[in-house]
Amino acid sequence: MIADLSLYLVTDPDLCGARGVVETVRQAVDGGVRIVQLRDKAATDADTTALLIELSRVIDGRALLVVNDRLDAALAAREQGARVDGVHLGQGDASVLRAREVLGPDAIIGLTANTPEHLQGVLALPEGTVDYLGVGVIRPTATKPDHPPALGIDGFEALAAASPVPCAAIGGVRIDDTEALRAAGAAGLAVVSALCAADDPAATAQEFVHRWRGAGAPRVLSIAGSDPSGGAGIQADLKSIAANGGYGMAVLTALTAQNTCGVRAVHVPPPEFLRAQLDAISDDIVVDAVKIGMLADADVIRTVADWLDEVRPPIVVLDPVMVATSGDRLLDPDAESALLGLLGHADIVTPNLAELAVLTGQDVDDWEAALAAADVLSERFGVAVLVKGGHLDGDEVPDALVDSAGGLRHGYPGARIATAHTHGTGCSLSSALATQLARGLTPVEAVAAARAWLRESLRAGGALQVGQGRGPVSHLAGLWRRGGLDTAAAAEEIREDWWERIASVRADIDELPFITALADGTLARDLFLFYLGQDALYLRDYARVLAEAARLAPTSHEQAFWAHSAHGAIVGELELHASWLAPAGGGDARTFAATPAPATVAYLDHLRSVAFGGDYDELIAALLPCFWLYTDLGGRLHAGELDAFARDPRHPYASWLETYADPAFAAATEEAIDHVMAAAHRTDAAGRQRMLRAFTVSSEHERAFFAAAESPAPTT
Ligand SMILES: Nc1ncnc2c1ncn2[C@@H]1O[C@H](COP(=O)(O)OP(=O)(O)OP(=O)(O)O)[C@@H](O)[C@H]1O
Ligand SMILES: Cc1ncc(CO)c(N)n1
Ligand SMILES: [Mg+2]
Repeated sequence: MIADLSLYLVTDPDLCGARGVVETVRQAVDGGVRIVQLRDKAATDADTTALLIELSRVIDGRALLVVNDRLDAALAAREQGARVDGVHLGQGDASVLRAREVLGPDAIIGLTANTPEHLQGVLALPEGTVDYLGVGVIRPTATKPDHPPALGIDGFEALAAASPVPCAAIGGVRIDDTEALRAAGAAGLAVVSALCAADDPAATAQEFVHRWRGAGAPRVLSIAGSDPSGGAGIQADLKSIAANGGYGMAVLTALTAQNTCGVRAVHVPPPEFLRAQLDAISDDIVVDAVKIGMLADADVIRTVADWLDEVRPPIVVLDPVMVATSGDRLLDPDAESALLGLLGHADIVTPNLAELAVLTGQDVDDWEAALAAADVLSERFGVAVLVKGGHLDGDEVPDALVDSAGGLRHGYPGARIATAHTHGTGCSLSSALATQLARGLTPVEAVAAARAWLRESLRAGGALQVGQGRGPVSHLAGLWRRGGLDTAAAAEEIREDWWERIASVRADIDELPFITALADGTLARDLFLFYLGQDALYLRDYARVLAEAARLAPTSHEQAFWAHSAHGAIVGELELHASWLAPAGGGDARTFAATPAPATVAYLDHLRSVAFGGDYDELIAALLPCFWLYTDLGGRLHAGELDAFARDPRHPYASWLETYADPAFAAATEEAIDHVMAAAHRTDAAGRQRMLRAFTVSSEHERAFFAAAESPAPTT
């Protein structure tokens, strides 16, 4: 099994303080920690064994448990019935080969690695010896006083890229590093003080998990049957997961011969084959959420339950499918009691009215009765219940979420959408819900997001014209409507064409002595200050032209974007300029003291003349090079592509380099490109030609602006 390293707690008895290690671990696991490493250099082996036994009890299979260094304690605790999943070893500790030999092939064995030589060592071992690496330290930290020099995020990225096994980032990791570390290839964050010393370890763990989930697409597994007509089952699940922002995977429990009119036959592959599919996933892929649909019979249920027991994915949504929309059975009647056994493995179960009646043995004739039955179900099995009102008579189709703890209810009223095409709504809703939960939404928010998406898809279902019976919903309607597909492909082509058309301008900029000297740090300070003085003048009026784009924008979204960019130019970028030009104060008077050079005047005249023409499309095309060329140049400078020294924090112009390599600036540039390309796609050939001209002329002004800084005209 592959270890889920997403949030990794390393214990420290001193930092846990009076609360103690056991209580800290309990709370941290409540909050979403997925793997715990017991680390106590001072404890005896006997103490360590006893503590492992206690930790195994409080963790109760909800997270993996490994011990730092103490192989013998791990073995002793295992002998006494504790679930100890493995060990984490340092470079100087016991041999990983011996650990693998005595703990067996299923144990989780981790190793600390912080140099390319350590990676070489891992590569030299037989495959399967080491499961993961702890790579650090990321930042200087007090919890490991003898730590090697900090790698930083870039250093981590280089090691992780060369590692044959997943790498957790460890050492001084801060919550604000989450996105950058995930982007750098981290399989997870290992934290010591941030959790051990937290006032509320559960809340802190939740925050980390939330940030981690928000930083990447979740890997969502559907365990369900196949519907060849594509509206229900795994086919619906994969579309729903994708539409809601997840990476979808599917393990088949059963194949149906089915269309929009009904189910003709069901084939259930042997349970061993189901298990083989499940293991193929969990041996290789960290599963962020599971959605369970059609289970066919009791053998299938048992197989899934056993696998869930071993793997314990962090989010499990169970759609207790019994009967299809068409009225055909999808679960053996004698397997209904086995399904009850699976409820304890789920976080949320999503019954319709009939399923709720079967699961509780109560009559569920109206919405009041449904809510009462949901309370009973939730209390009896400790599971949250999303009751679905799709089968109610009348114009209202409410859903309601009943919390597992405390029975809090959240109602979602909704008017019935006039459509016959509801085949697979239950499958689609539960997969969307699993995906939204795995993206980090709370249950109440995730249900709201899944419902909003489903309602849009239900409205568009009829237009698909799939089948003669109850047709499917249109899972991707939202993406199609938002201009996806055709627009995206065409916009991509225009984008590549325009970028190519300024290739020679870009190549010239790279060669300018001003740029090469900026990259290698030899640029004379007075040239840099001349450039900044001109750039300050430029930015002040550039911001005014951005504001004009906001005034002309056709949608409030674009209006807000250009207005925000204007604010960023006048506040964010100018702050940097002022810090160089007026370090001792003096404000505007010093920041804008320069006499405008000809290149500055010329560029601004161009922007103002396009703005004066009042054509929004042309104006945003003229504004684009300032975003795009700076993001491109800033990114390449920061990556050391022009000169390795540009990555060094001691570079004399490091603060300038940082500003233009900022991921937020890159994101703004992507959005600006999107708006310009969408406009270029919308307009006719003549309009596109005018846009292209405005764009290339601005690019040439960018080149001239940099060139002017090589040999500035004397200023007064
Ligand atoms: N006509 C409709 N208009 C609006 N929402 C609907 C409509 N039909 C179903 N829904 C919604 O679709 C979801 C699925 O509800 P339903 O009660 O139909 O589940 P189900 O019977 O399990 O579906 P399935 O038949 O696919 O198994 C719920 O959120 C429900 O409110
Ligand atoms: C395979 C499959 N799963 C679930 C449903 C429920 O709609 C269906 N019709 N088919
Ligand atoms: Mg259903």
